[in-house]
Amino acid sequence: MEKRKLVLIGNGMAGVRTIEEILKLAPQTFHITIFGNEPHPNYNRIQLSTVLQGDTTVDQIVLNNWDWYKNNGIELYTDEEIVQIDTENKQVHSNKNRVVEYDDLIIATGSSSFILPLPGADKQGVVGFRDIKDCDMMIKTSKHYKKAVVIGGGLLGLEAARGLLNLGMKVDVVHLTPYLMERQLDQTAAEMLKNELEAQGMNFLLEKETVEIVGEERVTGLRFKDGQEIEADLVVMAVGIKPNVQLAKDSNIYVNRGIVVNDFMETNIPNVYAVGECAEHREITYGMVAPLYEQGKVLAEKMTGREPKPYEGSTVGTQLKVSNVDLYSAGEINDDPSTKSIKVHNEFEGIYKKILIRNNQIVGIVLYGDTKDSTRLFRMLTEKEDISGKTSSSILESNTCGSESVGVESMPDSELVCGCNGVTKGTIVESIKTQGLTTVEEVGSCTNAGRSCGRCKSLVSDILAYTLGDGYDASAKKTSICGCTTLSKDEVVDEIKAKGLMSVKEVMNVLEWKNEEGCSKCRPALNYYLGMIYPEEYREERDSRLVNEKMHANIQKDGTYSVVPRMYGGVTTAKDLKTIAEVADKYNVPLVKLTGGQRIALMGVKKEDLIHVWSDLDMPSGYAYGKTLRTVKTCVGSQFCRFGTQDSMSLGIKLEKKFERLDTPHKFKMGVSGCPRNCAESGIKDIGIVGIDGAWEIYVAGNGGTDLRAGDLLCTVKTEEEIMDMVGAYVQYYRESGNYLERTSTWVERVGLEHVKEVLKDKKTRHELNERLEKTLTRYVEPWKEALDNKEIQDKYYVTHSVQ
Ligand SMILES: Cc1cc2nc3c(=O)[nH]c(=O)nc-3n(C[C@H](O)[C@H](O)[C@H](O)COP(=O)(O)OP(=O)(O)OC[C@H]3O[C@@H](n4cnc5c(N)ncnc54)[C@H](O)[C@@H]3O)c2cc1C
Ligand SMILES: NC(=O)c1ccc[n+]([C@@H]2O[C@H](COP(=O)([O-])OP(=O)(O)OC[C@H]3O[C@@H](n4cnc5c(N)ncnc54)[C@H](O)[C@@H]3O)[C@@H](O)[C@H]2O)c1
Ligand code: SF4
Ligand code: FES
Repeated sequence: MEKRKLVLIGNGMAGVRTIEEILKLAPQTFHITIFGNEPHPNYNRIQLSTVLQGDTTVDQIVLNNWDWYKNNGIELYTDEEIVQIDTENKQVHSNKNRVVEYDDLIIATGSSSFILPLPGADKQGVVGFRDIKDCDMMIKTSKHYKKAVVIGGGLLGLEAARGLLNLGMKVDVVHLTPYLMERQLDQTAAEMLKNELEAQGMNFLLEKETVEIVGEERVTGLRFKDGQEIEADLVVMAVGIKPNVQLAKDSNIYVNRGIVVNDFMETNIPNVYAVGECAEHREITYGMVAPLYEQGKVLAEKMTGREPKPYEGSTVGTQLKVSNVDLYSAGEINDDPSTKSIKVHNEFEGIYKKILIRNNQIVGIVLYGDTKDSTRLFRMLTEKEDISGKTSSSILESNTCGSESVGVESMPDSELVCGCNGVTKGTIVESIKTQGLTTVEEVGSCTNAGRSCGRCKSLVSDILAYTLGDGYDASAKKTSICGCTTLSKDEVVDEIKAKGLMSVKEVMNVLEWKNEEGCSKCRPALNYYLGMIYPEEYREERDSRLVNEKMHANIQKDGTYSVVPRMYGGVTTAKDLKTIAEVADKYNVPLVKLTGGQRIALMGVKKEDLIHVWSDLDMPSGYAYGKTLRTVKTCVGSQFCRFGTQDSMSLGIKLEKKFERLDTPHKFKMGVSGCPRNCAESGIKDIGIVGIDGAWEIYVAGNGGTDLRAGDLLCTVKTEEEIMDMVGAYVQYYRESGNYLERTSTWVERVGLEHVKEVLKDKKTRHELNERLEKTLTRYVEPWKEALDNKEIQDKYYVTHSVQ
């Protein structure tokens, strides 16, 4: 069958996404021709802000490279503009006199920056912010001039202003209304934003109407309606956009503000469609990618003969891509007599949350300073969830207690993870499982999540970790420690040492992290490396830890926690058992479980009971949640067993007491058996010790979990002192050379058993390793004792905040 001729005008984000969708559904149906008047392949326009801010390069923001067009048999004409559409003869004409016929035509010409029609607006040094050319112009200007003025304190203006500051310019932002981003924020949030941006170096001129751009050939300043004048070497207009519709209008296609389309993106002319910012649907033109991609999906289904659900319009959530600014807004912004609101304004921590409610449904969200609940609230808003039975605090906060990594375990499958691309948690989990995906990049290629503004990448990483469990090795596929940097673990550690970097934030700033806040992969990793490098000086950054470690409790499937007190060597007493039983009774603990590590777990403890449970138990934490020593499993050994030649219990207890709480790259487990019958399963432990006649064998790198592996014999020693010396040196060497989240089994396979033996054979090296280990061990305190004595910790992690 002959292919239908499909022409796309506009090689931008919405148009090319539509083509991708068409190719997924029916790769053989169309012969595709694309015209784009920019000289580039399709790139991520959203990331121009990060290019200007210096966090990425133009090459890195290409979405579909030249090969993609070739491989899909697409005829691409870049730097070539369509100047006429002949709808009678079904042809398009380009400015290079090319004429191409079509059966189907998609118009996706996007928008242009709205340039205020002011006297002087055509002077040199006046620019919009829309494409690579504008971005290049600003970067070049910053090399010769110092004073920039941005007109417009909206999303685009503020992102541009941040970029210009990064380029070393002095920046004034001129805004028409009394507060910034008035379309997305209320006054309180806008003022918090202004304070933060002023602290970053921006200067704001509010309620100022520009009437003239002054200068000769080149701009030298601005004049306002009130007569004030300010200097400017560069003026960036960021006062909104206007859809590119002239071409359609000249071709008798019905145009209002945008090209008018129905619910299937059809214009008034048969076989002519429009998507993206140039399209007007139910009197709305959109300026964010999420709705445009939804439109593209419907159009692709329509054009390939499916029966799509009609596109009925979108609710959009916005965020600002400026470092240190965490804001989110969706739906309605301002209260009115028909709405009720929940507001929390924590001035101390710089957090503001406002939820607008009408008829028991959320209709508006404004969050500043803490946006971790934005996806959940957005789902409630879009699904029009009935919230009548809920309390204000349960609406405002999920049960993750201050975790910036959001409790992915408690997210429902229907929750949107990637707002730009409309990808839910369920879709991501399913793709990871069915397609065998193991990296954020692979999830992006498969589901599109993370391919636009990139904000959701850390959440995607959390979902990978949650879905793959211990099988998720963030460092396996890439050498860089995460997507926030191109540096490998070794490079980061070297830089920390060479430059004397002392905090997670400092590492990210000095080593120029792409995402200045880092992500859930690098934050805990950096916290670990810093603690390992500076055993005495480093001040633990608890909020950088993974959620279970931060809470010192393991969150369960249903949002409750498990409590596992330490039982050294698996040995307990009648008194301790009684205490545990009383606590289980008192707090209605639904399940008491004997664990595989020879201790007792209280399962199903409510967050608000945690502190009381630990207080009543008065026992050390078993760290059943930590990247640290979990348990030392022991057999009864020579104290009771008639086969036992060695006292495994007392050695196990000594080892557990020595290494408990120590931070390690991943969890590690030990076993001590009193004879080669090996009842403590020492052969599948990270460190397994087996008594033989008159000596002990030390096995390493065993694993009884996902990657079943029998331990290798490291050495045979005679005394307990030798065991402590060897095991201490081994653990410290693993701490220093292991990658964060690398189990000992993988580490030994990577570095080689012979290498480890070689290192540990030297007495002096062992001594030095043990010295560094001892320094580290002195810094740990019992976490629940600390929490019980510290009201600040209790309030921050274990008490739900009150609502105004
Ligand atoms: C700096 C910046 C930051 C942004 N940040 C975000 C964000 O964080 N989140 C978000 O959701 N959105 C953001 N946006 C908006 C987002 O980039 C747009 O919504 C999206 O690019 C629109 O896609 P489109 O395909 O409709 O238009 P475009 O991407 O503009 O593509 C249209 C293309 O058509 C070309 N064209 C026009 N007329 C013709 C013609 N006659 N012949 C040939 N080619 C033609 C244009 O040159 C252009 O290349 C941002 C935009 C900018 C500029
Ligand atoms: N993070 C993001 O999501 C993001 C980032 C950049 C751009 N964008 C999109 O790009 C498009 C353009 O963004 P934008 O910020 O230009 O549009 P906008 O319409 O959101 O904001 C323009 C701002 O300029 C102000 N303004 C208008 N006339 C003015 C004047 N004469 N003087 C001073 N201020 C004036 C308005 O009050 C308004 O706040 C939008 O569709 C936006 O959604 C989104
Ligand atoms: S390993 Fe040996 S000493 Fe320990 S319980 Fe088993 S038989 Fe007894
Ligand atoms: S939220 Fe923007 S790419 Fe996922």
